[in-house]
Amino acid sequence: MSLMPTLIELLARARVDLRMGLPVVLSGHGIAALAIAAESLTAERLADLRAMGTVSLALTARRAETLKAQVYDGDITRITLPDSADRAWVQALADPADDLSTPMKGPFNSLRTGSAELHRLAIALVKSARLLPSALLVPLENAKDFAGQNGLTLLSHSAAEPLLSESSPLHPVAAARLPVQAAEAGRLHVFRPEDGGEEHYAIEIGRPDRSQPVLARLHSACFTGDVLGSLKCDCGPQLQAALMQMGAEGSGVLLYLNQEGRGIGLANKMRAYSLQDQGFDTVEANHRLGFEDDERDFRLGSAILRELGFDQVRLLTNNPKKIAMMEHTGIKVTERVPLQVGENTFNRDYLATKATKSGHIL
Ligand SMILES: Nc1nc2c(ncn2[C@@H]2O[C@H](COP(=O)(O)OP(=O)(O)OP(=O)(O)O)[C@@H](O)[C@H]2O)c(=O)[nH]1
Ligand SMILES: [Zn+2]
Repeated sequence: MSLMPTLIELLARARVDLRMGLPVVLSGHGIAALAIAAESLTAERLADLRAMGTVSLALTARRAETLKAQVYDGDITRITLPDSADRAWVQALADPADDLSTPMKGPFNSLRTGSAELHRLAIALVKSARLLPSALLVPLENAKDFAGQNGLTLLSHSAAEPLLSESSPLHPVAAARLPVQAAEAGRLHVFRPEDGGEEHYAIEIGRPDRSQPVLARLHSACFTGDVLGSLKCDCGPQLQAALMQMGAEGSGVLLYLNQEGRGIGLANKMRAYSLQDQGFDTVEANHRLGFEDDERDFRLGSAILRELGFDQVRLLTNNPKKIAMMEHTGIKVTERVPLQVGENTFNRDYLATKATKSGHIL
């Protein structure tokens, strides 16, 4: 018998550690490092890292572009921390909030020798913890001993890296009848991923025939639009219109995927909104934060549909990438059903940007 945590359990623990400002130990490619999220860094922890060796900051190439820092590692860059750099310096590199009002801190010393793999893993980890995509690393001699002595989570690159790019299996947890305004015959299903991540939901309207294409909607969580009635996007009206159409047709399935802010989380989405108030559009704001414009994983939508017994859909969407992803993951899209509702003066530019930059069909 072994009560040792599995790799998936260690990854879930690492996410919480990073959010709490605790370092994690990474090893692989013959090297090891202590990694900590820039967002949750304290002055004390920075001093501890400095005492251990040369500290470097991992940033995405997207963020480096805004900072005008050299990128030698493809999708990421590694910047040596100058002696004078304090916590505020690290925050200013990780968070673009004050980019316009405070001059840039460069020039930066981007590393071009040595392996970038642990830095890349650290970025993937902090992204999956829904933090700003930036981490500090300091080399370690003996990863296993150091982690053991300090009670820190130890992750090996070869084991953790593939898991971070996979979609975690999901399992149904509970389901119950849920009459809603759009249809009295509603049934809500809750799905839980094995990796300790967000739960996702499906509301089934009526009793859809599994042998026929079902009217389906993959809705990504939008607290501001769905709950508060935000006028900055079209999410709230889309959610209601999709349910109403399913109610009117007598059957359908709506997946409510907890991928707030196109997968960057609500805190980062509010950072993006702040940048939008400074004049950047929705895509530019994501990039300045260091994210891709869309960080969602639509594979889990297919997994939930399959779990519910559906393999063909009439998909309510204006986003061709959703259709491509469904088809790619084995769900046949027999028809795209447009869902154009909720345009107003506040979201007109946002909707136009989605059409010109993200390929949405107007
Ligand atoms: N990062 C970010 N996310 C946003 C912004 N506005 C809305 N969102 C999120 O975007 C998601 C909705 O995605 P959309 O791009 O509106 O639409 P879609 O799901 O790709 O496509 P449709 O199926 O046509 O609706 C939700 O998770 C929202 O929280 C924004 O300005 N920035
Ligand atoms: Zn929204």
